[in-house]
Amino acid sequence: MGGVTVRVPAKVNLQLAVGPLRDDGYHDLVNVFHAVSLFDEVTAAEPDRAGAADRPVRVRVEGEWAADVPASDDNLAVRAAAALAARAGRSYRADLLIRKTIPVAGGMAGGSADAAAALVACNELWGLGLPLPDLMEIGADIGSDVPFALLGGTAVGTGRGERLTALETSGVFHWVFALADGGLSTPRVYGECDRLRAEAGAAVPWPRVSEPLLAALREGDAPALGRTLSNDLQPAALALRPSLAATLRVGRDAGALGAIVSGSGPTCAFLAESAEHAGALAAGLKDAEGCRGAVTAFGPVPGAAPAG
Ligand SMILES: C[C@@](CO)(OP(=O)(O)O)[C@H](O)COP(=O)(O)OP(=O)(O)OC[C@H]1O[C@@H](n2ccc(N)nc2=O)[C@H](O)[C@@H]1O
Ligand SMILES: Nc1ncnc2c1ncn2[C@@H]1O[C@H](COP(=O)(O)OP(=O)(O)O)[C@@H](O)[C@H]1O
Repeated sequence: MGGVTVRVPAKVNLQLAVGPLRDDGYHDLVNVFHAVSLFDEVTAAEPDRAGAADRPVRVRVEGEWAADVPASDDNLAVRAAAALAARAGRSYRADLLIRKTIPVAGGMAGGSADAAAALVACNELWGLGLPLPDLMEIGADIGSDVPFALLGGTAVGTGRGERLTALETSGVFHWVFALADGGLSTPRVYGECDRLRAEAGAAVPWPRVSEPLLAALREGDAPALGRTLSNDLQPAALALRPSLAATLRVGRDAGALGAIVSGSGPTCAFLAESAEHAGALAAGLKDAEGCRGAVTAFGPVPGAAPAG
């Protein structure tokens, strides 16, 4: 398949502070995203088929997670390509091939990543030349995490998470991701967070970025970063998937600098001291209960960009 191939990273949330439920059904967040070296690839090519006026954008999905991903107009990459064509105001066609490595419904924004990659690939394929801010604006309507998948690096998102400010970081951080069997529905985890908070009767604080986290990032201080990781959705993810508590404990006991559920989960993220330490942690986590496997990665890495 010729065409344009774009590589796009997964993300882990270093801080996910969830504010009150808004009238539009979203929550105001302080969401510190960190792009890591776990990538999907999306290739956009001119269709080699006649007709197809009814299906201007078609998608094929490959990889171990393919069975859990819609190969229809519901696919976030297809929705992104269609939104870009609408913005360009011309009819366009494309065949998309998605090669997935990012766990599906894993709390690593794999769907959002593919949407971001489809925007970059089709922008190139169709010769539209839209600048990144325009793609980020279109992406924000596809999903709250799509703008970050375009931007990459480390950034704090406010609003739904779509309003991004890049953060100064130094050095490289080494991670292990423990992959769980099956995914967790993001809206269901947010709903469980609201239910637990209502049950506790606790006031919902307005989300504020963690200053110690910003300092750890600026200084490239991994032990400090490990101590400042936080995720307001973690209690909800643990309530919906109790086995994650054991996974977090195994990683902590094995010496991880930090252990947290990534976003809405169920992937668990562990911060390591080095690439070697990450390899040792992954070996220990592979056999943890409910763990489908463990992969190592590092960050920050750039956002969606042409591969090769
Ligand atoms: C939780 C996070 C953390 O980065 O991602 P994942 O861990 O799922 O990857 C994000 O907030 C998910 O972003 P994304 O998956 O793009 O969510 P969207 O498609 O915009 O919204 C899906 C649903 O999640 C809930 N949602 C999402 C964002 C937000 N600020 N408040 C919400 O309540 C809403 O129920 C919404 O209908
Ligand atoms: N290209 C895609 N890749 C992954 N999931 C997709 C894609 N398109 C649509 N989806 C749907 O989005 C949901 C998972 O989104 P994803 O971003 O992988 O999860 P999370 O937000 O937890 O990281 C699933 O219901 C999946 O069927």
